[in-house]
Amino acid sequence: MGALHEGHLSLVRMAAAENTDVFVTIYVNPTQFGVNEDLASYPKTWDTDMRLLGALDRELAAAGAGRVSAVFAPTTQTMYPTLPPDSSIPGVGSFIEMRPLGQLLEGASRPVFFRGVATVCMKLFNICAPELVYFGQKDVQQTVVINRLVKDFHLDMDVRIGATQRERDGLALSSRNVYLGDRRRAVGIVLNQALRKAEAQYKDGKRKRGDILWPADAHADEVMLQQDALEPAQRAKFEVDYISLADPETMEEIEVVDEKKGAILSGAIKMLPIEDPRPGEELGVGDGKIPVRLIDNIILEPVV
Ligand SMILES: Nc1ncnc2c1ncn2[C@@H]1O[C@H](COP(=O)(O)OP(=O)(O)OP(=O)(O)O)[C@@H](O)[C@H]1O
Ligand SMILES: CC(C)(CO)[C@@H](O)C(=O)[O-]
Ligand code: BAL
Repeated sequence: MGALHEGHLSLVRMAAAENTDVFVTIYVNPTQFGVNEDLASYPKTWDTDMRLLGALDRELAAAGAGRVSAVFAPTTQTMYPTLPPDSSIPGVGSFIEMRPLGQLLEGASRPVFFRGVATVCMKLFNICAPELVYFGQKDVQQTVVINRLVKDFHLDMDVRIGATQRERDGLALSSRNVYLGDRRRAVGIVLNQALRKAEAQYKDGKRKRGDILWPADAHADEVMLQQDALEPAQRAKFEVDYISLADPETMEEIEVVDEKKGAILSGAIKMLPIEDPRPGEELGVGDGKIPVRLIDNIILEPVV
């Protein structure tokens, strides 16, 4: 969806290491945004994106690896040739839906999200005819949806997943991070910290849901209480949408981790608007007024 950062570029590098020709698609897909979501304000940085891809392509040429052969940046008329894109429910148009997978977790908070993602990816796949497709681990449920799309619709392509690229403190890179500003940026790390506490429990041999998740929930609660206790000019309030321990193929919640399958630990928080900006404070794109949804996940690997 553009607004490129090192997470996106890492996928291009991975694709170039494994192929001769890499197609990059850049399209902010309206049907995956709900009617009250941030489609209108979604960052668009076309000129910078092209500079970054050009620089990366020169680096790839020097390395003797595959190259960025094309950037596909279609119009909405191209992508939705019959009816204009519709984000309402049930909505009109041609859609791909996955039930219940697309309604869980991210889909519970963003009811049209995976319908829009599956639909636009099917279109992009049909147009570009890739042999391999590359997606980022950061959007873990999206990777499960794409694997399901390829399997259930018998698409002739392999799905490759690139590791989540992070800031030094662990915050997952995301195009939406530009909205955070300093204050929310500092508190937003709470999600990754919480997931890492749960991961430590798994690594310590815990397999039951409660035993794995409690330190994550406790950490999020503690940080939330700390923030609530601060003055409005100091604090960054947030809400926890979910902290989940799920089956890696269905994304359904599990009570016990099957060591042969492993599990997906994932979470989403909403950073609320800054209540009382301080003079000169760095508030991010949108002046701290735009709520920011942050997601993250850690794979609990099978024990062999
Ligand atoms: N930090 C990251 N590490 C690896 N891959 C990433 C990262 N962030 C995004 N991606 C992947 O890049 C691809 C394009 O994602 P997209 O353009 O939606 O960017 P985004 O940064 O996830 O944006 P947003 O957070 O606003 O949804 C997706 O496959 C996504 O999973
Ligand atoms: C898969 C995708 C390109 C569909 O618009 C988008 O959800 C993204 O970039 O993660
Ligand atoms: N990376 C997922 C795209 C979205 O949040 O809309």
